[in-house]
Amino acid sequence: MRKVFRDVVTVDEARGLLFNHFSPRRKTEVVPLHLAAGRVLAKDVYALTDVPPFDRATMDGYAVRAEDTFEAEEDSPVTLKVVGTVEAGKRPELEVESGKAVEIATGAMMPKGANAVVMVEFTRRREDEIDIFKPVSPGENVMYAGSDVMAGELIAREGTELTHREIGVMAACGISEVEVYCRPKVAIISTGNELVKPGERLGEGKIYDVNSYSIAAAVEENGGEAILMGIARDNEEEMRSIIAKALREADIVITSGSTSAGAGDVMYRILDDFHPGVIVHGIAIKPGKPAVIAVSDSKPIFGLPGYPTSAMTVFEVIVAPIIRELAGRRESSGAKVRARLAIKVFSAEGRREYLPVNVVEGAEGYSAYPVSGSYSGAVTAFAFTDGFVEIPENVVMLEEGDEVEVKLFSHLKPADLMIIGSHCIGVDILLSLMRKKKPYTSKVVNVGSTGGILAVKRGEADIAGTHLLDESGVYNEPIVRRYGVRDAVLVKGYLREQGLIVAKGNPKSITGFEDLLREDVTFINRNRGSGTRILTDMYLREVAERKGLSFNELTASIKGYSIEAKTHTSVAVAVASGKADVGVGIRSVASQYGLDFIPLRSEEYDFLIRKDRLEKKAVRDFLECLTSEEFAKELERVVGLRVYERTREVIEID
Ligand SMILES: Nc1nc2c(c(=O)[nH]1)N[C@H]1C(S)=C(S)[C@@H](COP(=O)(O)OP(=O)(O)OC[C@H]3O[C@@H](n4cnc5c(N)ncnc54)[C@H](O)[C@@H]3O)O[C@H]1N2
Ligand code: MOO
Repeated sequence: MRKVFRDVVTVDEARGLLFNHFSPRRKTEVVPLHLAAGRVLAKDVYALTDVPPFDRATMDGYAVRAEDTFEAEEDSPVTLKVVGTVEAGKRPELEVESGKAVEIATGAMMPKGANAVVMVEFTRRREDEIDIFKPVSPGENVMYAGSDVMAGELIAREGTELTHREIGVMAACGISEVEVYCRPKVAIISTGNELVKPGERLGEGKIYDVNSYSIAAAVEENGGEAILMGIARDNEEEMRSIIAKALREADIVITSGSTSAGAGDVMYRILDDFHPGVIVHGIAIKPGKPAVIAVSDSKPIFGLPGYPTSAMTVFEVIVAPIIRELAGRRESSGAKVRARLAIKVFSAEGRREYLPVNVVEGAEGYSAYPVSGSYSGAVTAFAFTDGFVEIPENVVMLEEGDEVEVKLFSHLKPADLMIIGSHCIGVDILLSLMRKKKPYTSKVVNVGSTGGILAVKRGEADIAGTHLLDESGVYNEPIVRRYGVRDAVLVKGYLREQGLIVAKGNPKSITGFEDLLREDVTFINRNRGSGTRILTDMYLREVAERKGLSFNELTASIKGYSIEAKTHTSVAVAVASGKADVGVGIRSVASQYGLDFIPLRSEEYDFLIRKDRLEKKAVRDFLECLTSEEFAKELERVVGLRVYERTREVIEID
């Protein structure tokens, strides 16, 4: 039997096992100051000189003895004799005695005897004399030597991540180079015959290499230096030699793909050829379980799973802390917030789960919206979320409303407009039109129509996009009322024309839902919970009634009823490729794929808005755009949807 996973270990055990064979040791190097931003200081830095190095004038004017000006008044000036000039960058040879003044420039060294500067605005020059109309006190408009930084003072501590702030101070002290921790060199290898470099042509069955780029970016963000080794084909020899090369060039090697149980997944076998070889194969983490950790002569090799989100999760949890340690960055970057879970979640028993979530602010604090469905193969799970919730190994379920801690990817950015609900490209078009007026920030969280209605009810969303058909045949309004939403309005949006999508020329002569029962007809269904599925089942219920069948009896005799496509496009693709004869979808995708379309009815996509948010400028502009001509045009052109006479009609929901 093929060896599947050796012993799956916990995250903490995996770390322990790795550190038995590898101890991160920081190295240091000296870099010129202008290249030091983002680097971490390896030594405390002290000032060697005073800043400023001498007492200097902070204004253009006249250096004087303050006592000489005490009598000055607007209508009775004091007159002093000007005995010379001091320029910036020169040592003054003059001395200011009582009754005398010296002309001085901002930044110039104070001449002996003077203890204040009268601003030029409060003087009047008359040949070699000046009248002074305002007294100055001792020290006025003078910055004393060492008052900014005193020689011997600590400027920045070891471990400081250098920014323009520290670098400016060091320059002021004349420091031209600093000792910083070396950035660990991290070699990155993607594996798989299906991978193609972005920018190249994508052949049949190929996908673009994601992991090389996301991992390289994450390496740099954590203070490492990424070295892209490219893509290794599924060929043991090629993989082994590219890993060996990487080990010569880098301190850490990261591969992705070829870790799990598939016949071509050979990473652990290859890594076991190094010495001491594989230390961990299988970590109790979700996503990321098939990860491999190996060591070659005390250099770690991380074999991350191929799925982009799985790879990034293992990177975050296991690899990033090591890179940070080596780069001298000890604190993790992410802030945390406490939030309530917006919906119930199930988690894998025995695995620590890192669940990506969106964080939304409501009247009662933050709510966390988990990404829906399976996400480890998705590339958007991290990109379009705010952070993640760590669910311990022994927890299998979290209830809606449970308090959780969200580790943020970066700082939470409050958005001008929060839209939660069923996602529609029409909303994206509206938002880009709005942004032409003002650079509004917005956040769109896709949780389906029902989730959106609840988010408005809880005060988390300004606007929810919804397209739910009630049994009465009316869209949205009855359902919103049934959920007990109050103090809101339902603004009618636009129409999506739904119909049967069939092959060009309708070769099977399909005319309606009854045809789905035919022996020679294969259907392609939509996923449960989608508006299109609800519509489909409504029509099928009518057919069942007419035929005197139960709903289940009817659907059991439809070929393909149990095959669920997730999007309109995949329905069209199934019909275009001949996998199915008919599906339900919108007109625009039918025409996009050159297919025939038999109209059924129009779906109404509406916006549920809390009344108290109608005051918000962003909400007003959003509604404004809804009736603009530009929107109508774009909507039709891009997605084949259309506005109609009810667009922006307001229904009170009290
Ligand atoms: N029979 C089983 N199958 C799988 C299991 C299992 O336990 N038994 N585990 C699943 C889990 S969980 C994960 S995670 C993945 C791990 O897969 P591998 O590490 O073996 O990776 P591949 O099979 O090479 O690729 C998986 C997936 O990711 C795509 N991929 C790979 N590299 C990249 C890249 N650089 N950029 C973008 N996408 C990439 C690849 O095309 C596959 O679609 O295995 C499950 N299967
Ligand atoms: O471990 Mo896989 O990474 O669950 O998706």
